[in-house]
Amino acid sequence: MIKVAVTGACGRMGSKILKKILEQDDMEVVAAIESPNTPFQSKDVGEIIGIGELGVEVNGAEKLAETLKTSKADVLVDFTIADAAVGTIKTTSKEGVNLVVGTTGFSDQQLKEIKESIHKNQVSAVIAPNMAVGVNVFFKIIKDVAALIGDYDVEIIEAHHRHKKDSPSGTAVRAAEIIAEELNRNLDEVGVYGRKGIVGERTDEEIGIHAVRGGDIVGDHTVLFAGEGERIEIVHRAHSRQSFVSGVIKALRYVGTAQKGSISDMGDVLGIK
Ligand SMILES: NC(=O)C1=CN([C@@H]2O[C@H](COP(=O)(O)OP(=O)(O)OC[C@H]3O[C@@H](n4cnc5c(N)ncnc54)[C@H](O)[C@@H]3O)[C@@H](O)[C@H]2O)C=CC1
Ligand SMILES: O=C(O)C1=N[C@H](C(=O)O)C[C@H](O)C1
Repeated sequence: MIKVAVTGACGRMGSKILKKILEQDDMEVVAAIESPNTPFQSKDVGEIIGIGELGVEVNGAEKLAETLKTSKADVLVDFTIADAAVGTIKTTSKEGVNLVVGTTGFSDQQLKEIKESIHKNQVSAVIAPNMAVGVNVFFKIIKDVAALIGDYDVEIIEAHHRHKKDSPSGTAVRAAEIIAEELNRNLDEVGVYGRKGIVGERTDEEIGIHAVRGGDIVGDHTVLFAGEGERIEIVHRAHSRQSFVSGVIKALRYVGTAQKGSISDMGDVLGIK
C-alpha cells in the first residue's frame, strides 16, 4: 500500500488528487497538509473537501516534518505555489520521503535547490509542469515538428483560468524549452514574453510566449509554426483537471520504482520520449 501525503490538500488540484487516491486499491491518504497556520488545522480533510469524514486531519506546513514522521508517508504530492514548494520539497526529501511535484513557476535558482536536495537526500521524484498524458504526447509532437520545420516562426499561446498565479504556464515554458533545444537556440536569449509598443520586426530566432487569463479555462496550449503563406498549429485543450489527476496517480505508482536520487518527468513515467 502506497502511503501518500498531499500538500495543498484543499486546493483545486490537491482536493481532486486526494479524492482520486481514495478510489485506488494500492494507495491511501495518510496526511493532508495546508498553508502555514491554516484555519483548517486539525479539521478532517474529507469534511473540508466535501466527501465526508475521512479520518485524516489537516496540518499546517509548519508541522510538515512531524506529520511525515507520524504518518509514515512513502510519498508526498505537492500542488501548491513555488515559493512554498521549495521548503516543502527540502523538508520532505530530508525526511527520506519520495516526491511527486506538479507545482509550477519555479525560478532557475529554486529548481537548482530542489534538485540538490533530492540528490543529497537520495529520494526519488517526479517533477512535471503538466501531468496530463495528452500534454506529454503534445510535447513529443512539437519536438518532431520543430525538427522538420524549425525555420518557421514559432509562437506559443497559453490560456488559463483567472485564478492562476504564475505566468506563463509551466507547460508553455516547457514547450518553449523543448523547441529551443531542438533548434539549438538559447531560450534565455530568444524567448519573447508578450509584446507591447514599437517592438520592431520579429527576428527569425525568437520564440514568442503569450498568456491569456480569464474565466474557468482549465488549460489550453497552442504552438504555432508560421511560414510564407501557411502555418501549422498544434493545440492541446484540457477539459477537466481530471486529465492532470490521472497522470498524478501514474506518477505516484512510478516514483517508488525509480532510482534513488533521480528526478523523472512525465515522459519517463509514460514512456514517451
Ligand atoms: N503539473 C500539473 O499537471 C498541474 C500543475 N498545476 C500547478 O499546481 C499548482 C497549484 O494549482 P491549484 O491547485 O490550481 O492552486 P490552488 O491555489 O487551488 O491550490 C494551492 C493550495 O496550496 C495551499 N498552500 C499554499 N502554501 C502551502 C504550503 N506551504 N503548504 C501546503 N499547502 C499550501 C493553498 O492554501 C491552496 O489550498 C500551481 O502551481 C499550478 O500551476 C495545476 C494543475 C496541473
Ligand atoms: O494553474 C493551472 O491550472 C495549471 N498549471 C499548469 C501549468 O502552469 O502549466 C498545468 C496546467 O496547464 C494547469
